Amino acid sequence: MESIKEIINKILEEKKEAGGIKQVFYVACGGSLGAFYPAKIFLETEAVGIKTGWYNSNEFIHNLPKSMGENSVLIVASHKGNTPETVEAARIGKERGIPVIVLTWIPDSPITQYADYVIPYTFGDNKDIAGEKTIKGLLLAVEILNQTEGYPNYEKFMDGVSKINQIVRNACRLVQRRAREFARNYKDDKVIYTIGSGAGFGAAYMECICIFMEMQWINSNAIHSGEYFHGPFEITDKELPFILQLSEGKTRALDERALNFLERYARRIEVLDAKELGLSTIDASVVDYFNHSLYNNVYVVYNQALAEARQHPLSTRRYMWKVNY
Ligand SMILES: N[C@@H]1[C@@H](O)[C@H](O)[C@@H](COP(=O)(O)O)O[C@@H]1O
Repeated sequence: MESIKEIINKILEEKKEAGGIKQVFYVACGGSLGAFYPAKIFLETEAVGIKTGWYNSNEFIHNLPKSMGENSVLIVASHKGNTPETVEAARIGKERGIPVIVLTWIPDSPITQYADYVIPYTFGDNKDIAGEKTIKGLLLAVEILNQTEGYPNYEKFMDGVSKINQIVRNACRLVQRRAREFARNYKDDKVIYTIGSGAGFGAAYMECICIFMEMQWINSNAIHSGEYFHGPFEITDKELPFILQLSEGKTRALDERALNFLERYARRIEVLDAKELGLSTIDASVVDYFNHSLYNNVYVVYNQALAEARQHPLSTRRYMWKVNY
């Protein structure tokens, strides 16, 4: 199987005459879409001449971006490979002759019929964090940038990839007791908010929609740390619970501002501090892009404890995959 580096090299060779890669579209639903958030932020931040799109699959198919054409690459993800709108997005890409890269857990699932390249990833207990969907999505972005405009921090990024698995393992051990305490204190709450910023915001989004709402039926909203002061902070009081991601990197200042306010007016705040959780061993020039992997996996420890305390297994659904929608 070709490496991500080889896949991008091949696509660029094919597009040489046409002018290379100028647009990258990340398309998926729910958790799979959230996993692409760091890649979107990476390209938006680091690339000068590459346009990035980050779309829910159904929005993509109903409102196709006009820039999608001979200089585009379509990257889709579907864990089970059968979410109809994501399969349709891949089909449209294929029909238009755009290179379609598919990330899926099931190699012979329906979506792969429209794939030019299929990229597997690690998943489940004891997975290698560096092989997860999030990092694969990021590596696609890193390779595209490096092989087009060049990426001066390429080696530092790869060093981060080599460190992330151990960092996450240590962090998960560190939060085990806190997670049990969190579960005890918050098990009867009807609403829990998540707050975050930067490339790690995708993890706050996933925790909100996939865990609290989908798997625990707890009301939630993922609040951007910068946006918190432009509406959401009005609901702050001593009773409402917040999980705040104090990220490492350029947007930490936004998270600190939210935390300062919360410490004045709220009482029930669970802080996930990426610095304390060990992310700072990754070089400052690339550390932003690893917040998501850290948070997304540390949340797993919290989620298991919460599901147990609430006696509401994470597999419980009333509509998803059960009724027509
Ligand atoms: N929690 C998510 C859901 O939000 C989402 O609907 C689904 C998409 O599925 P897939 O990635 O298989 O396309 O994945 C997970 O279960």
